[in-house]
Amino acid sequence: MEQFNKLKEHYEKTGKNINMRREFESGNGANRFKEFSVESKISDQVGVFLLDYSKNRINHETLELLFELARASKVEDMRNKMFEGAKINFTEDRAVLHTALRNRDPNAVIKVDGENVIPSVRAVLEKMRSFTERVRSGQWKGFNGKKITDVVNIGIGGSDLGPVMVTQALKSYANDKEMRAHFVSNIDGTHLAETVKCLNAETTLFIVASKTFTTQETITNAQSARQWFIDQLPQGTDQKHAIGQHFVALSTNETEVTKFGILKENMFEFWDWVGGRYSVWSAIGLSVALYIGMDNFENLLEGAYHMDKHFLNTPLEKNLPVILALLGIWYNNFFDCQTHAILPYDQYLSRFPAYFQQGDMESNGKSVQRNGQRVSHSTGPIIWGEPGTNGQHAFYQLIHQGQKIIPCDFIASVESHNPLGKHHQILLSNFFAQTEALMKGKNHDEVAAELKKEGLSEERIKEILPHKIFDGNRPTNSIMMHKLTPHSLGSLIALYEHKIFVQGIIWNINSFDQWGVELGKQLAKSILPELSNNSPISSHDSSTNGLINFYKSNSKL
Ligand SMILES: O=P(O)(O)OC[C@H]1O[C@@H](O)[C@H](O)[C@@H](O)[C@@H]1O
Repeated sequence: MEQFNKLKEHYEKTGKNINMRREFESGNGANRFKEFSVESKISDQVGVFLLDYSKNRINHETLELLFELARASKVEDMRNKMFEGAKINFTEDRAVLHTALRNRDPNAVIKVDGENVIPSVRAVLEKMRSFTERVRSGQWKGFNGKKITDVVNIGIGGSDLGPVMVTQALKSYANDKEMRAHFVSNIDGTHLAETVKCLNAETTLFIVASKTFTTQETITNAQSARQWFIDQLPQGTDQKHAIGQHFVALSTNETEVTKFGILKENMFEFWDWVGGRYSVWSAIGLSVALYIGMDNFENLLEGAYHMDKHFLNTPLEKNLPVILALLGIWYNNFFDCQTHAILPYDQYLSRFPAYFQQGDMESNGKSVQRNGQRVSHSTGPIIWGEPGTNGQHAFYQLIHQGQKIIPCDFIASVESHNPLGKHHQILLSNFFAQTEALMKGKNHDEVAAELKKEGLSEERIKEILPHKIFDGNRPTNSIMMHKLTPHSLGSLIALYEHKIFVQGIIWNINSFDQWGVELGKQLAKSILPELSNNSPISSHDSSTNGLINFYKSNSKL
């Protein structure tokens, strides 16, 4: 594409030589923050989001070319198509409508195959509300009349990561003395065994969360949970009735749900146009609603809705997801950066990077263009991260002085739910200091002056000086919001979802399928029966045979 070539030329001529520190110290440096940041009021409830992207290796020309690229890639057109319900996930012949799940417009009409999906969306939300209120108030009772105090969500991938991340992020809106949320995802029996260890079957509700209701891990975990539950029942208990009170399902597959033994009325429905990694807004959010209450869950939806409106209605130049996406492309496709770190300075957001590992890598980890041809450019980055300040004491060394450029997003709130004396100011001082340090670095003369001041000998200075130099010029975005609330979290999640969308459009890939997870599943299915006895096998390559045969000869099969 012509715009890619223009950017390449700009990169070679100017871009790769941009030095941020020089830019900040130049005549126009004082304006740099103003010119390269957006302060956007998302809504009254969400408040303002500040995106400071001035600490990037960009100038005005870079941005102009990047916005040109977005326009030429028809980002706006594709965005509108997604919101309208067009089947943009063409490999699965599906619409992509997680935005319909959180649409709060009372008059909204969004059609899939000629049918307005909004009434069904709202009916499920109503059902979730009524169920949540009954469970939380104690009106819904366990098999022997006790109130539910623990919910266990059994799911994996998109049916797990969203609820895990959001319940963690909004913990301050929950009351753990009344209701606790647990999550079982791994097929490793340890996950279930360790979770149920301290649970009481009388007061535990299991939520089996699976879009397809055929996922091996989830169904196996759910069957074992049911067995554990049955084993706890006092003799003579009506099992069917007890299971009805303690097992509900979140799924698109009614046939499989009822086959499992969960009553139809205890199934919360969603639809094939909700991608797994975008499903926290659907019935998949039931564990969240049970934990923090339906009002808070709906506030989360509302926050996302306001970010949707921002994405839809804001010119590209001020559009937060678009800016984040374009900066990502700048590093991914021109600086050849392989990874992108998400670094929330907020303990509540500790699972946010893991959540967007699936969100981003399952969406944009693709090698084929929409037209079926192989892509010739790099696509989705490797996403990783941990909350600050923990990361600082672990892997920031490499970000500061390693040989790789790692673009980072720093995320923080002005106000903390737990200010505890000076904790929040210390946290924020680190948040501010890190992006400054990464941008500025510390040059030879600065290090030399420091060491001299410490009174070190010339010889010692010469020896250690090179190790203490920081090149700087390491790119970061800083995202600040007022406080982490259901509203602002909803907006923050939607911000990243739309960033991923924009990048996928520019890379011309389908961000909404996930065929890449299938091959391993297929092979595991064919290997499983081979593990049932200890006779050696030779049906695979020599490495796989060797591994399987090692297991067989050493296990008690
Ligand atoms: O909700 P389900 O159908 O059990 O699927 C769980 C996960 O299964 C994985 O195989 C998919 O890659 C994910 O996208 C999905 O979220």
